[in-house]
Amino acid sequence: MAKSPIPDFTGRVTSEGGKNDQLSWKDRFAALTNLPAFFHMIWQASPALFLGNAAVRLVRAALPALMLYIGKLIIDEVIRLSNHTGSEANGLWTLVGVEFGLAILSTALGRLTSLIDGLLGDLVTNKTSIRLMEHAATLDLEQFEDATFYDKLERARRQTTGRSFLLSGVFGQVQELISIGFLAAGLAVYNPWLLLLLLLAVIPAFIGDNYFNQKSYSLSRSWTPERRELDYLRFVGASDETAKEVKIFGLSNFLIDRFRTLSWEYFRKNRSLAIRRAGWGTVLTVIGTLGYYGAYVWIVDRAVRGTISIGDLTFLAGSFRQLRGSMEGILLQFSSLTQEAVYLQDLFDFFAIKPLIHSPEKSLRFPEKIQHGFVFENVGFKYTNSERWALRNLSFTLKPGEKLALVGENGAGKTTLVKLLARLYDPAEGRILLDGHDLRDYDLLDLRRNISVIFQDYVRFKMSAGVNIAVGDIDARTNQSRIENSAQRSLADTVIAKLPGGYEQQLGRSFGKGVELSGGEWQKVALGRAYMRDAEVLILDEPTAALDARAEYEVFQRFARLTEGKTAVIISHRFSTVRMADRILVLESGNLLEIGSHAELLEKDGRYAELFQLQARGYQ
Ligand SMILES: Nc1ncnc2c1ncn2[C@@H]1O[C@H](COP(=O)(O)OP(=O)(O)OP(=O)(O)O)[C@@H](O)[C@H]1O
Repeated sequence: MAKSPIPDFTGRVTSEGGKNDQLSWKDRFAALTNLPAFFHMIWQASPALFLGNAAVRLVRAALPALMLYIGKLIIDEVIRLSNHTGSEANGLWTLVGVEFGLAILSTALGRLTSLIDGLLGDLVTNKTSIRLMEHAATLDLEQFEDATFYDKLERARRQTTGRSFLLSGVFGQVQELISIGFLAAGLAVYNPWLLLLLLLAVIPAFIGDNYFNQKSYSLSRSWTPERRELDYLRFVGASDETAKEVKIFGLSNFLIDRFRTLSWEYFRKNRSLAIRRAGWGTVLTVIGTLGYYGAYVWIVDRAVRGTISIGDLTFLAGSFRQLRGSMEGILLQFSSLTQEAVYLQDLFDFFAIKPLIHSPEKSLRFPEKIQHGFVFENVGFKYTNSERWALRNLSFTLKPGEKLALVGENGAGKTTLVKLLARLYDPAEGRILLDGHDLRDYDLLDLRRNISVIFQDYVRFKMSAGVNIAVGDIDARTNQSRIENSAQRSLADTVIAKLPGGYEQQLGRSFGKGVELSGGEWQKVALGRAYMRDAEVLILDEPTAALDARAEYEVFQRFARLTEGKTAVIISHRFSTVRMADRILVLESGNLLEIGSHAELLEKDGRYAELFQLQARGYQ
C-alpha cells in the first residue's frame, strides 16, 4: 500500500512505503524460527510458570472431546431409560455428575491459564524491557543519531509490551492442536469425509484473514516514522518542557494542524482496510457456514435412517461445531501469530545490532599517570548523515596536566573534538594516541571512566539533587560526603542548601514535589558531576555559559586549583575564561587555525587576537 507523500512539519517529504514493507509467506515462515528464542525468553522469565502453563493446557486440551462424549452417553442413556421405564437410573446420574465435574474443572482451568498467562506476560515484558535498555547502553552514540536506527528502536520498544498476546497465542495454539487431534479422531471413526468438509468450512476465512493481516502489518510498518512523529508532536504539544515556547510563539495551532493532517491520513488508511476486511470476512464466513451445514445434513440424515444413535448425532454435530471453531481459531491465530512473530523479528533485529565502538580483545588499561598526553594525528571526522567534514587534518598534542581551551565559532567542531577524545566516535581519518597507543587499543569502559565530560546539553535528570551530582560516579551514590564535597567545589552546595529537601530534593517538575532550578543553578549541579568523578582528564563544554559573572570567576578560580596536575579541556565563548588556559586552540570550519598561549596568540595578531579584541571592545 503506497502512501501519498505528506510534507512533515520540517518541510521534509516523508518516504513512500517501501518494498520491504510487504510481508510474504516466506517471511512469515522464516519469522516462525524466532519462536524457539521467544520460548527461551519465556522460560528464562519463569521456568515454574512455563511448566505449569504447559501442564494445565494439556489437561484442558482433552476436555472438549471428553465432555462431548459424556454428553453422547447421557443422551443415549436417557433414550434407553425412556424406552425401558422402571430401569435403574444410577448410571445416568453418575454420568451427569462426571459432566458437571468436568464443566467446573474446565472453568477453573480456564481461569488458571489466564492467570498464568498474565503473570508470565508481565514477567516477559519486564525482562525484555531490561534487556532492551541493557542493549541500548552498549550501542554507539552515532547509532542513536541515525533515523533508521530510531525506527528500529521504536519498533523494538513496542515489542516489549503486548508480548502476552503472542505468549498465550502460541500456548493456546498448541492446546487447540491437541484438542483438535482428540475431536478429529472421534469424527474420523464415523466418517473420514467429514474431515474434508471441515476443511472447506475453515479455509476460506483463513485465506481472507491472512491477506488482511499482511496488509495491516505493511501499513503499520511503513508508517513507523510518522507514528514516531505523531508521538513527538503529542509530546511537544503537551509537555512541561515545551509549554513555555509553545505559548510564547503561539505554536499550538501549527502543531495541532500537523498532528491532525498526519493522524487523519493514518486513520483513513486504517479505516479503508478495516472496512474491506469486515466485508470480505462476512462473505468468507458464509462460505464456511455452507461447509458446516453440508456436514450437518449428512449427520441428521444418518440419524433419521437409524444408522447412528441420537447420542451419536449430538456428539458428531457438537464435535463438528467445536472442530470448526477450533480449526478456524487455529488457522486465524496462525496468521496473526506469524505476524506477531515477524514483529518479534524487529525486537531480535534490534538485539542483533552490534556497536562499532568497543574494546579490543586485548585491551590496554588507562595509564595511572598520563606520560606523554594525547596526540591527534591528522584526525578527520564526518557525521554519518553529513557530507561535510566536521573536523579535518587536525594535528596537535594535549600535554599531560595541560589546561587547553577550545575556541571557535558555532559549528567549528569543538564539541566534536571532545567527543572523539572520549571515544564517543572514532575518527574517520587519522588517529588519536594516548601515551603512544591508539585510543582504540584501550579498554573502552576504563577510558570513559578516566575522562569526565560535562556537555553543554548535559541532562537534567528528574531525580534527586544528590543523584544529579552522583551521576558523575554513580557507583558512589551512597557516599554522601563525596557528593557534598563535589557540590562544594562546583558551588552547587549553596543551591542545594536553599532546597526544602536538601540533597534528597526531587528536581524538575515531572514527579511529586519536584522543584525547578534556574539555568545557572542547574549548571552548578551538573558541574558537580565533574568533581564527583575523580578522572585524569576533565572536559567542560561551555560549563559556565549560564553562570553570572561572579559565579563564573569563582568556578574557574576553583577549577584551576582543584584540577592541578590533571589534564583539562575547556570549551568557552568567554575570553575571560579562555585566557586562563595554558594554551588555546582555535578551530575554524573543522580545521586547526592557531594554537598557543593567550600571550602568544595576541602577539601573533591572528584570528584569536581579532575575536578577543572584538569581545573586549564590547565591554568598553
Ligand atoms: N550529531 C550530529 N550529526 C550531524 N552533524 C552534526 C552533529 N553534531 C554536530 N554536527 C555538525 O558538525 C559540525 C561541528 O559541530 P560541533 O557541535 O562540534 O560544533 P561546536 O564548535 O561545538 O559548535 P557550538 O559552539 O555551536 O557548540 C557542525 O556543522 C554541526 O552541524
